[in-house]
Amino acid sequence: MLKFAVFLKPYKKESILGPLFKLIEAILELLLPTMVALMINHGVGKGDTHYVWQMGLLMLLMTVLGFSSSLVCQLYAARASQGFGTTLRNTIYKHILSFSYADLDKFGTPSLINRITNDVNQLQMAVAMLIRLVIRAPFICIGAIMMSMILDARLALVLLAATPILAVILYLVITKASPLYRLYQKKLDHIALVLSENLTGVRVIRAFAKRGTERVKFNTASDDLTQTAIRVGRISALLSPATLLVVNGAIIAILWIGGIHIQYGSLTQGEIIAFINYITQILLALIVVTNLIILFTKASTSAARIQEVLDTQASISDTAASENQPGSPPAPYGDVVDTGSMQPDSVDGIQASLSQTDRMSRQNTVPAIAFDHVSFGYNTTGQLALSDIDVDIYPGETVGIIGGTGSGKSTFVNLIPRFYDAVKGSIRIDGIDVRDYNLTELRQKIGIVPQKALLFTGTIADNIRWGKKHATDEEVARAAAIAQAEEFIGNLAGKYDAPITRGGLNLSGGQKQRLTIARAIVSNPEILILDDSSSALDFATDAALRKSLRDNSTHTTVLLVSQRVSTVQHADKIIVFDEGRIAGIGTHDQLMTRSEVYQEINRSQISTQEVDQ
Ligand SMILES: Nc1ncnc2c1ncn2[C@@H]1O[C@H](COP(=O)(O)OP(=O)(O)OP(=O)(O)O)[C@@H](O)[C@H]1O
Repeated sequence: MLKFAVFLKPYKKESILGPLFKLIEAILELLLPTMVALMINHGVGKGDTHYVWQMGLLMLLMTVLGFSSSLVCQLYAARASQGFGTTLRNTIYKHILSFSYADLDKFGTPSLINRITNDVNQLQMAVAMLIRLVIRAPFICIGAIMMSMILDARLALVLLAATPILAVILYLVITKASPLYRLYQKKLDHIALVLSENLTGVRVIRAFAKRGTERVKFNTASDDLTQTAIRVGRISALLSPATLLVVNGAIIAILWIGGIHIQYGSLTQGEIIAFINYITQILLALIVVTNLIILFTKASTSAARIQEVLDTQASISDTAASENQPGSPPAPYGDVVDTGSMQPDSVDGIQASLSQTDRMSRQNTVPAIAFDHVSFGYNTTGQLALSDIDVDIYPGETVGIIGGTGSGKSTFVNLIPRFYDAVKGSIRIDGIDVRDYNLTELRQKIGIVPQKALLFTGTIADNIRWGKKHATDEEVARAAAIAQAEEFIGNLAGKYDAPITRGGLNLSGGQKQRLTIARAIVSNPEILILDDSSSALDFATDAALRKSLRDNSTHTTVLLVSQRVSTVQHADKIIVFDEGRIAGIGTHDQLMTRSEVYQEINRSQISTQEVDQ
């Protein structure tokens, strides 16, 4: 947990002054019982009203001063803990943005959300408590013991005897509760996963009448979490009563021994009242300390979970500063960064060392994309999703990628912008290994339209400009026209300024797909990848889209991933995938004569169409 102290650095003043103000309050609080004893012994006992008034006023003044100090401390604690939480959250978020798809897969989105919210909150609370109570509570404990020792050392021995008993109780509770807290956080992750699946898939759940099943699933996860919470609660709940029992036992012993002392005249009534006051202070401080220990046990579990995220080095990264500059998160999936203002030669990497002539001549001879005996597997499964892929795609070619579900088409295209890295072989863009590119430069070359159309809150134009920040209105309109989105945008109230709400909830599937295509093509990328992104379009719109892409992007290398033969049949070249391997490469006519897998796909689609008719 100490590692996180660095996030408190900007709040040094608050972190030092806060506890100091609390200390002033604690000192004043510690003096009060002795003053009560003095008031009883010298004022009440001797009938000196003036002394009682004097002491009373002084005590009032001390209380006001203590209260003001406490308020200042609260203010500092709130400032420091909120600032700490914000900086930590921002740091984790920035770090997560650098993760590759494989890193994201490792944690899972719900767990990452929990870590950045719940776990950070837990630490934030610990920081606030640390400033407010961590010095005060032990100080009161130790101070009260010392003050009571000054009053009567023999009676104070009773208190000291109770200390090891309390220490054993604390140790037992912490060792039992810590693993349960970890389990609790894991179950919280699970419930977040179930919840996010249910909420995002609410339409599907209703369509398939699965409300009952999903309710049971959620209730089971929720009950499981409750059971763990109850187990943790039971153990933690033991702590306060056990502390009370030990301290109350000590009070009884002190009253008994104190009574005997009073009888013999070696202790005054004022002193015994002060003694009881000190024990009550110790008791309250101990309850605070036990609660602090529970809070810190939880916080240390959260700290470990956050540290795990921060310790994960992005498995795909480059050394260039441009990728990691604050405020410039890496281009998200489906996004192309503005290339308008960038000179290709001005960026880092091997390509910067190539002359313009070199590049031109390379473009003519070197494949735009080359897969050189590439194999790839997702970490989680251990199986290969792609095996020995060896293919060249030339500049300006339109390449169809077809295959059954799960045959590896999306995996193939995801390797090109380095969303994942190949485990064997290499992928080259314009003759250069993708691993030798600066990531930003690499992704600027590629416009990718993901399978799942995802838009962002803003206007239609804002969403298209995700592809090129400073695109002119004409460029936005041209991209929309190529993507066959012009007509439906024209029918919207507000046209290009029409709002898009929560990921495109107010648009149809086909409309969303066309906007994601416009977003990818607005920057005129060298390589355009459409990953089954016209699946929601009708045949006529799909055909019109392909024609306009062909007419408007003659220099762009286009990869069309689809399960429909009709989408890819006019491509210059079609790559057929089957169970992670290439089962055939060629034109439609060539494959119809020599690829069994392609023939089978074609046959199944013709028969489906016949059935449909
Ligand atoms: N993130 C992932 N983690 C683990 N396995 C994955 C992941 N994504 C895909 N796979 C697996 O890799 C294989 C290839 O999947 P891929 O998505 O590339 O297929 P596809 O041909 O694009 O399928 P579809 O046409 O249905 O989209 C499948 O067996 C799939 O289960």
